[in-house]
Amino acid sequence: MKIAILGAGSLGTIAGAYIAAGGQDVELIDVYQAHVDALNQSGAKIIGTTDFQTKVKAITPDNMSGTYDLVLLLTKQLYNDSVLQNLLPFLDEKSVVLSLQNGIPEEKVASIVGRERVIAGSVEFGATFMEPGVSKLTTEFGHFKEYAFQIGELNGEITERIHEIKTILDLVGGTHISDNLVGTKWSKLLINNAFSGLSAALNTEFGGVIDHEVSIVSAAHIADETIKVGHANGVTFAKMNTFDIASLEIKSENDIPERVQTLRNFMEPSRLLRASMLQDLEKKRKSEIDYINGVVPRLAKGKGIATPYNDMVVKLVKQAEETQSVPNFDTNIKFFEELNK
Ligand SMILES: NC(=O)C1=CN([C@@H]2O[C@H](COP(=O)(O)OP(=O)(O)OC[C@H]3O[C@@H](n4cnc5c(N)ncnc54)[C@H](OP(=O)(O)O)[C@@H]3O)[C@@H](O)[C@H]2O)C=CC1
Ligand SMILES: CC(C)(CO)C(=O)C(=O)O
Repeated sequence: MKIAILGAGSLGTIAGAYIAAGGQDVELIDVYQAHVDALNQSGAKIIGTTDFQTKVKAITPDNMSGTYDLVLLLTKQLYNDSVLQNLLPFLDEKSVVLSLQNGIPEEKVASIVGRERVIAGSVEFGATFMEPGVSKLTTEFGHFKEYAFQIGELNGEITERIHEIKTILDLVGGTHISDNLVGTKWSKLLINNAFSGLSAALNTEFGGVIDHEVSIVSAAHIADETIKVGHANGVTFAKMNTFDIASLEIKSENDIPERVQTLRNFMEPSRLLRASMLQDLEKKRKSEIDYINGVVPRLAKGKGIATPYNDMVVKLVKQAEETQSVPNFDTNIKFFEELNK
């Protein structure tokens, strides 16, 4: 099987390294020439909660050739139109494109490469790009080896190709098959909205969101808005590991202290994570905010659901994008303090 990692950045370097070390025929494809050169010269190096280095083959997109049987889509959603159009000549009728981006990009991906080629998944570990050839794993290693991915067919069917692709992703970390892919993507979206959104809007690791009373209460509201909008759009949220994430819905003000405590317990092992959106702001780049927190207000339209917390995250992250600066925690926490009153 010929495999492509399309977008070998923070996550793609890690996925590519372990798949290559597992003896698979895999190409790491990235536009960053210095990174591609470093990968070919010294191999892919993974630091952070592990220390691992392995030989890989890396190329830039202009050197793609032949056809790929499996493509792991790990570029940012912002570039899907051009990235996927460029990929089309390298797909045949049996090729599979595995969408692993945060958010819910699957309909868009399917509209370009064809629905029958698309499967999808959620990534349940964190990674930070360090320098050419080097990526940092930020999730505790044992957790990563147990819960790295959930993958599934768009319609939830458990097919042979899903089992086959699971064995490849298992080389990276624990891979689980979902029979409710839409619910899986929304459950990950909820965590991204609450923690990656606030991590970016407040310029802090997830631990910073957990520790401050205002931000953790805001995270509980962001989760609640996401659940209400998801339900209004027919989504059944999938369990995360064994946790029923839809139970975070706030039915009355009295629920808030319990929801806050539940979120604190659930997210404690992830306290070192830094949102990939924050990494984008640090690089003075546009982030995926429109495809993460931005999904909630967009899908709330016409449903009579207010989304002030997600709106605030979108506003603050966009402000940082426009001014090419990183947010200031002390300044931005005050906006959430106002919402909590
Ligand atoms: N990092 C994380 O912890 C997590 C990220 N995700 C999701 O995974 C996806 C990837 O995120 P992440 O790895 O952080 O992103 P990165 O920005 O670190 O990696 C994306 C890579 O794709 C490269 N690239 C850009 N355009 C192209 C192109 N046309 N062809 C090939 N490569 C290209 C980028 O190069 P350049 O930088 O030079 O543009 C970059 O190296 C996102 O959707 C994100 O939401 C999900 C879970 C966790
Ligand atoms: C939550 C996290 C860090 C890892 O799963 C992520 O998805 C992101 O911030 O992009």
